[in-house]
Amino acid sequence: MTIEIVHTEHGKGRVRFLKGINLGQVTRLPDKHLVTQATAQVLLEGPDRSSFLTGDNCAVLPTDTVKNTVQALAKKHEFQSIEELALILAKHFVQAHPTVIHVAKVKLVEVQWDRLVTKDARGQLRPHHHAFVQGGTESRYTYAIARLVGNGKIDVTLAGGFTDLKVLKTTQSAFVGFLKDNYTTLPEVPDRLVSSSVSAHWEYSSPTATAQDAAAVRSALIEAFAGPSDTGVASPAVQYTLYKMGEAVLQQVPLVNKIELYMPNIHNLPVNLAHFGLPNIHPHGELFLPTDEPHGMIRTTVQRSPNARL
Ligand SMILES: O=c1[nH]c(=O)c2[nH]c(=O)[nH]c2[nH]1
Repeated sequence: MTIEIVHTEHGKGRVRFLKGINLGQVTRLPDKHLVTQATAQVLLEGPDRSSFLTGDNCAVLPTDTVKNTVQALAKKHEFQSIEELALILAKHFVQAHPTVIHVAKVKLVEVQWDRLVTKDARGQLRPHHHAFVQGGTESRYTYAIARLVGNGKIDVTLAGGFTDLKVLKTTQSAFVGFLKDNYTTLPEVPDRLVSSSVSAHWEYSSPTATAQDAAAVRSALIEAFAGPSDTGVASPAVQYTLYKMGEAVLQQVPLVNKIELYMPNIHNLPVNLAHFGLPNIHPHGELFLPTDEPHGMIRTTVQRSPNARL
């Protein structure tokens, strides 16, 4: 029997850091304090697999060094976004050890600290100088890959995404006309609540993409989900809405080539209160049991056709 290695990688996960800029007492430094908190995962790949095959570690950059490098470069470099730092880190590992590291994959997951808006000493509402509150359940990330492609040239790609963006619509959602068989009990529902915890992962056509592009993707997704603020937009199924959300991103954010979307259908089941003389029947019912176990799973990946113009 012959055995071959198909893939190897090693690195460090859950490397947490918080970088503060302009820190110092209010009296000494009037500039607002800035914070970026993120968790890094770095995975390295190279041609020399002797540590896996023979135990010779001469081509292994210790995972402890990987952790130290993340911390040192986050301290040394001025970066405006996790995108910028991920690119700096990915390029660094390949540039520093081109003979043993051919691919560096860096994922940075941001912990969102929103600046508090409070009254100042004169009673005016203002963004706070140095106090923050943590954002919701959503976590946004960026993923940079640096790859040695020969002659010392490095190819860099950038992707973005988020997980667990919780959304809810209380009407303009239906699910009718579906395929039925002997096991179907679901009634046709012309008007229902729809709720999800959306995850998205997208690829940029250029590593010049910024945090503003990521924000534009998020806005396009949310606007397509919700529709105009007064009328909303009809959803005949999560499937259709998910496609429309992906389409909106490709139409509105030129640097995005391809996007994968996942929307679990978190059911809100009308509670049966007939026993108490309280009719609570869809669509006029008002009390629901939100439940994610089990939940529907709906995914789609959409991309610009190869011959489409940007
Ligand atoms: O939007 C929906 N899509 C489905 O595929 C589905 N299946 C289901 O039971 N409810 C729903 N809702």
